[in-house]
Amino acid sequence: MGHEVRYRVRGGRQLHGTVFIQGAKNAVLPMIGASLMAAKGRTVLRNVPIIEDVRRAVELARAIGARAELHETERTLVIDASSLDTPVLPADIASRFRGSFLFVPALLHRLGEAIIEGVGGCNLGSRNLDFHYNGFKRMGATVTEHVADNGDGIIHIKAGDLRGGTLYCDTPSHTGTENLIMAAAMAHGTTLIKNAALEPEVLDNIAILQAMGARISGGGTGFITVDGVDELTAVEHTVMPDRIDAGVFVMAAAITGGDLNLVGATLEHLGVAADKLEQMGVEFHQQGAVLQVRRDRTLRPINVITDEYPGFATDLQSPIMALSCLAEGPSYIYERIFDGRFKLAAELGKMGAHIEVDGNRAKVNGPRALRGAEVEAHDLRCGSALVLAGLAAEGETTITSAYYLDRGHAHTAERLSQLGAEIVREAD
Ligand SMILES: CC(=O)N[C@H]1[C@@H](OP(=O)(O)OP(=O)(O)OC[C@H]2O[C@@H](n3ccc(=O)[nH]c3=O)[C@H](O)[C@@H]2O)O[C@H](CO)[C@@H](O)[C@@H]1O
Ligand SMILES: C=C(OP(=O)(O)O)C(=O)O
Repeated sequence: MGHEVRYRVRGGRQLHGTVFIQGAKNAVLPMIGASLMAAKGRTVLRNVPIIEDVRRAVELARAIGARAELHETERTLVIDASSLDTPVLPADIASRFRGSFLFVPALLHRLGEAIIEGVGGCNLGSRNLDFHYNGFKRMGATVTEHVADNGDGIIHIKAGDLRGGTLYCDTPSHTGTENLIMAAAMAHGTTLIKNAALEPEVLDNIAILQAMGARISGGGTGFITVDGVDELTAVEHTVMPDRIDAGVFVMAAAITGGDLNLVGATLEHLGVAADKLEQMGVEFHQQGAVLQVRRDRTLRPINVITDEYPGFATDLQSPIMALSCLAEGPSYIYERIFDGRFKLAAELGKMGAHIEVDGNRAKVNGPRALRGAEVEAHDLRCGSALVLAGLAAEGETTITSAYYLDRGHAHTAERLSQLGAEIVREAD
């Protein structure tokens, strides 16, 4: 990891003001993968979130031979992938973020193979990649695994000549859909992908690929058709706003009883989460590109079932668990996407919450007054949920292992401080 990151939060301040929603982590990562498919020119990505996953993606792009410059102040990433020189995604970088696997289609098209020494991402229980592998195989690739001297598994995918076919996801996998679209974009012939993911980030990735010259139709319907083309060209594209970042700021307003203007947030992108938050007592008002949000009534308890878009996003499940600790009665949460995403419950317990976990179901017994404690961010959204809990707790909360939070949220302490929170980030 390099260094230990901590956040210290002193709770009890209502948040007020205007905050800018960052570009979407889960949109920019596949776009970096897409930009590596262009053999000529420079791709310019704007509204890039300055998060650790993007820094890792830049390192990984450089490790395979691309020239990548991240202009942090301008939130702009420039990628020149004209000379990729190795198909190896090295473990020391690739195993630190999930998005590394989105580099595979470009390596298959450009170098004929991809060697994956590790895939990272939050540890949320089992996170399989079989839909990706099966899709690549149906297109003519071979996938083999061997064990390196140090015991790590290494995946070798050899493309041969990728050709279109009928592919499917057993469940609508987010990165699975993106990888199969990118693999099909420069394959010979036509590909049909059934049970494709509907997430807005998938559609934004289709938009950049179309601008690059890819022939893709059916985005947002569950059935995507791709007619392969010979080459893709570098383009300029602005990354969509991050709906999970927006959801966390909605809940920051809700948990402190404040009111915020979220610049760039779209209510529609919150899907069912918007309805659940309204049921809890949050008020929304969309004014063009600004989403106004406030909560000045008692928080009501809630039932949440996570689901693919437009269902309740699993990445907002941890934040709403923190919020529901303050609700006037028991809330019920059923996590359907990941089988290990409740480590937060024990951390909130250290702050005074009373949460009963049974497999993938949790009962949050509200209302409980939260008090500051030392807690650990076990994954990215666990980290953002603990920040929320800290904002509402009496006294000081210290969040350790907070590199995870920095994986996905940019300038957390600065943005919250501007809204009136007492929060600092420490790294050593
Ligand atoms: C970089 C990125 O975009 N990450 C997001 C993406 O992760 P990611 O794309 O990894 O999530 P998926 O949609 O693929 O996974 C959802 C579920 O499907 C299962 N599965 C997935 C693929 C596969 O080949 N086989 C399989 O069984 C997984 O184990 C998991 O239980 O979507 C998740 C679900 O919305 C989000 O939480 C992550 O923030
Ligand atoms: C699970 C997440 O990300 P990743 O897929 O990148 O690990 C997340 O963003 O909460």
